[in-house]
Amino acid sequence: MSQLTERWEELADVKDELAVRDWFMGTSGNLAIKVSDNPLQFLVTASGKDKRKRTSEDFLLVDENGKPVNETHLKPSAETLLHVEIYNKTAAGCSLHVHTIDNNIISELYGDQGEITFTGQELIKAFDLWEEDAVLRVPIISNPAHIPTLAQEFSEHVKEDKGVVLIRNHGITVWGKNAFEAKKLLEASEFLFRYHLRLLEYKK
Ligand SMILES: CSC[C@@H](O)[C@@H](O)C(=O)COP(=O)(O)O
Ligand SMILES: [Zn+2]
Repeated sequence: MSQLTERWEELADVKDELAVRDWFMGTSGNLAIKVSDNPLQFLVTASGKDKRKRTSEDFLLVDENGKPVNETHLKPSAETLLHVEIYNKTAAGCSLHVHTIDNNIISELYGDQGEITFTGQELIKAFDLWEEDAVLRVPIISNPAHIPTLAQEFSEHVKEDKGVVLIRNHGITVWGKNAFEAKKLLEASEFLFRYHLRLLEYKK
């Protein structure tokens, strides 16, 4: 199997799994996976699709600027520039963006603080934080409609080969060395958000 086909299938499988979780409400969300480093090329979801469906037009190959590599009628995700930042600045191999009710509520509750932190939670180990007093810091950025501005703000938090950023009242973006790691970080983040919101309910 070619590298392109292999990565395509891998991303399609992740997409299916996230769809089962109902994390693509209203066509939201976009996913990307790196295919080559030199030149930098990655697959990204085509814009505006129902990401619950598995079709031969789900992804297209784009370059280091997020532009289609081949002639196509498909449009790369409107948020391709965020994935561009990740692959240009890190060695990450996969990046995932979803909108959930939980990540939106967390981003609104803690947006003014610019971050939410988690400590004393087993699942922060998904981020390789193993110490007892380790703290997972999730930055929360604003959601400008102008995507290059959003990508610029996002880029300030793209420093390591894996990471997580919340976009206020919009969604989450995670990245990791491959699809397995990116999905692990996404699931861990959503677990922490859900736990936190449930705990706040009980504390009322
Ligand atoms: C109606 S979905 C919201 C979109 O504006 C966007 O935030 C999103 O995640 C999906 O956009 P897309 O262009 O399909 O990748
Ligand atoms: Zn989005």
